[in-house]
Amino acid sequence: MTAPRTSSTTTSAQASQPTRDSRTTRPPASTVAGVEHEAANPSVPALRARGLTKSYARSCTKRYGRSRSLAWARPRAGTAPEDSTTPVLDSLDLTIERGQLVAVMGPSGSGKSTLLHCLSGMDRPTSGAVLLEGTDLTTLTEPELAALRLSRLGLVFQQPHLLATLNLLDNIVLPGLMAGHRPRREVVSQGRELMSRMGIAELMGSDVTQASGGELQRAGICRALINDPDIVFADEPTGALNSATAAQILDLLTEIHVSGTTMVVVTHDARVAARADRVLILVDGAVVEDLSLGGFRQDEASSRLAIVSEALGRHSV
Ligand SMILES: Nc1ncnc2c1ncn2[C@@H]1O[C@H](COP(=O)(O)OP(=O)(O)OP(=O)(O)O)[C@@H](O)[C@H]1O
Repeated sequence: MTAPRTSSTTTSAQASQPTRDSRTTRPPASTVAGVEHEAANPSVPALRARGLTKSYARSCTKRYGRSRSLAWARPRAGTAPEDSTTPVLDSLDLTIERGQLVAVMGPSGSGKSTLLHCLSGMDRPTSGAVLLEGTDLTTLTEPELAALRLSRLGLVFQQPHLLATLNLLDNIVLPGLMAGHRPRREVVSQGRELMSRMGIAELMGSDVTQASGGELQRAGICRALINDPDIVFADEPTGALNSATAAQILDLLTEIHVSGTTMVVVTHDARVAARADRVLILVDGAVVEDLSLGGFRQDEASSRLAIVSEALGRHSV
């Protein structure tokens, strides 16, 4: 058994990965979303966070309630609450290499989703920089950020939130059509192909209401992949599924990663994290463990799980 390392390195799995399917024709990466970036330079990491800080304003309403009976608990006139803003992430530095599968774990409230939202441009950090293949997301306007998220990022959530007015295939192809750089027939053909790959080909014309939780999550993953994203972010992708279905979804996510896609997955499930190349454990918004599982093969599941469980135990997670 190889001892865990505390820095990220290229794994044997990555070294043998085929190149990501690049059938998708889209504008040259340097001009996607009208934003210049260094995607063509392979030495630029997939993602970097520098001094990433996120604070949420904590309103007196939320903290002290509206009830007059709580008036005694409000700050005295003229004094601000001592923590009017609460740093959830504090000057976090992080580099994620291309092709890595990174799992983020930690106790509830430790800032995992906040980190994912800031890294994926769904939320803006209070300060610091987030560089997606060299492009600082914090410098982009909202329309630029929206276009970049659409074209270059795939997002998978605990609940896929598909549109009930569209069938599954139409839900999947929608972001591909919105991106607007490929003909409809090409996007639809890719949507069909993704559905076959995810094992839901027979549901192409089905309504959202006709699909099970696992099938909906598979459709959500297809939707996330329709624009051939550079990075897939997943927040508790198996959290709402029974263990058998969760295992199937996990296999699919691992397969996507092995085909070369960089992935960042927030999870409470050590079995999910054990599939990763690297596991970050977040406590109070700081990375307290940065484990590399790159020395293990995927079929060394129990060794991987033992390393993750041991690290979680060190921090009482
Ligand atoms: N929009 C918001 N406004 C105010 N506080 C927020 C907001 N979003 C998150 N928080 C707070 O930030 C902290 C971190 O939340 P976050 O959701 O990132 O944690 P988490 O580790 O993902 O938790 P969980 O595992 O329970 O999903 C929590 O204290 C939460 O209450």
